[in-house]
Amino acid sequence: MIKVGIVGGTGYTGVELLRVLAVHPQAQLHCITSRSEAGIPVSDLYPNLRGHFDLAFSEPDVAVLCQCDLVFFATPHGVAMRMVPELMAAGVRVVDLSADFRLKNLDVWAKWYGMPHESPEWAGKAVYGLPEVVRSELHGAQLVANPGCYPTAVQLGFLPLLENKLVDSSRLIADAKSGSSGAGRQASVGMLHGEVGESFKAYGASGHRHLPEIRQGLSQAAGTAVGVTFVPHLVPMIRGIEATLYAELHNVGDFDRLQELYEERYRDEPFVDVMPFGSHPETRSVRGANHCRMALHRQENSNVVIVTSVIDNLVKGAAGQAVQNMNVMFGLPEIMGLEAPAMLP
Ligand SMILES: NC(=O)C1=CN([C@@H]2O[C@H](COP(=O)(O)OP(=O)(O)OC[C@H]3O[C@@H](n4cnc5c(N)ncnc54)[C@H](OP(=O)(O)O)[C@@H]3O)[C@@H](O)[C@H]2O)C=CC1
Ligand SMILES: CC(=O)N[C@@H](CCC(=O)OP(=O)(O)O)C(=O)O
Repeated sequence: MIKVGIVGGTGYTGVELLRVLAVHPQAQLHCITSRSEAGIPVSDLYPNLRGHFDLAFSEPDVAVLCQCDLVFFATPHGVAMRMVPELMAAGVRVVDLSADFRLKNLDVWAKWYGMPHESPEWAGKAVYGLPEVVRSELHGAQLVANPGCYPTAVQLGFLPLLENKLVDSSRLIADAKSGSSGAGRQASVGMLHGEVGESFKAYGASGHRHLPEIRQGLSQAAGTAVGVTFVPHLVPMIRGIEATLYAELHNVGDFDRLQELYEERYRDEPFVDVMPFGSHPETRSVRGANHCRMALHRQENSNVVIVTSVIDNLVKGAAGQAVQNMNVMFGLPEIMGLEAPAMLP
């Protein structure tokens, strides 16, 4: 059994971790923190978990976390980087759902996150945990940076094109839409139902903090610095991300082999589904599931490949991917606890 701790258990990704871990046969919850709900039983706050956990939330305490085999951080940016060095020294493994360890260039990190990085040594050692790319490095990893939600949908959709150098990597476009749970559970006027419902808008068009993360991952896949335009949008739904991706093929003749290339790239990936050419994957087809579904498209007389990619931001975009990473880190079957299909409707 893996003794698990969760820091930030009352947030949307924290409670999603609990939902996934509730049916995981090899995970045992040792502690779950919340400063605002300390002392409250988990099942009082989240009745969907009644009968699964008999723990109460507690204040974050490094000594207690050091008793765990693995700690998930489901906290805002800037929290994990302050606690990780002590956990690493105690031999505890960590999967951080925040962005603290995602970027390798710490000047870039400081610019986008508005603070200096406080654990540069571990930032250099962390593995960026997109299992479809770095599976072998995850096996022995002590610290894994779980990818962001938009970067997961965008990178998985573009990877086969870039790895095979089929497109102009200086002119990539990612047009992405997210449900409101992507913003977390803390109260804010902009996320009120009255503000989000019956409306649709772009945000962060002149620069979003996921841009450097997307750029870093795609540049690594392409083997050269890519140029990418990324614009996120907020849609009036709770869960889900849809990313519509555009790239210009060097050779239009390559259209004929793209479907096969994508199917081959993801053939052995349990959580990536390449749908038939021309399909339109819907966010509801991955709701509650650890899947990314994608499809390829071509418009008449065009050299532009269109890839549509959907995930559940809280599952493949956060908690599900974190448990997938845990499974690989501990040598467990990668799909353990993650087999549930999406909820429809
Ligand atoms: N929502 C999403 O779709 C995704 C989120 N992420 C990332 O995952 C992380 C968590 O996101 P989300 O669950 O949405 O966030 P929430 O705001 O919903 O929850 C944050 C949690 O962290 C706790 N917390 C806040 N400040 C601190 C602190 N200083 N020390 C310890 N605990 C703290 C809060 O509890 P309390 O204040 O009671 O201690 C709460 O449980 C974020 O970094 C987010 O960017 C990543 C991918 C997708
Ligand atoms: C809709 C919405 O607000 N989405 C969030 C998604 C970011 C997120 O979840 O943060 P990570 O960097 O940890 O992945 C945003 O745009 O800030």
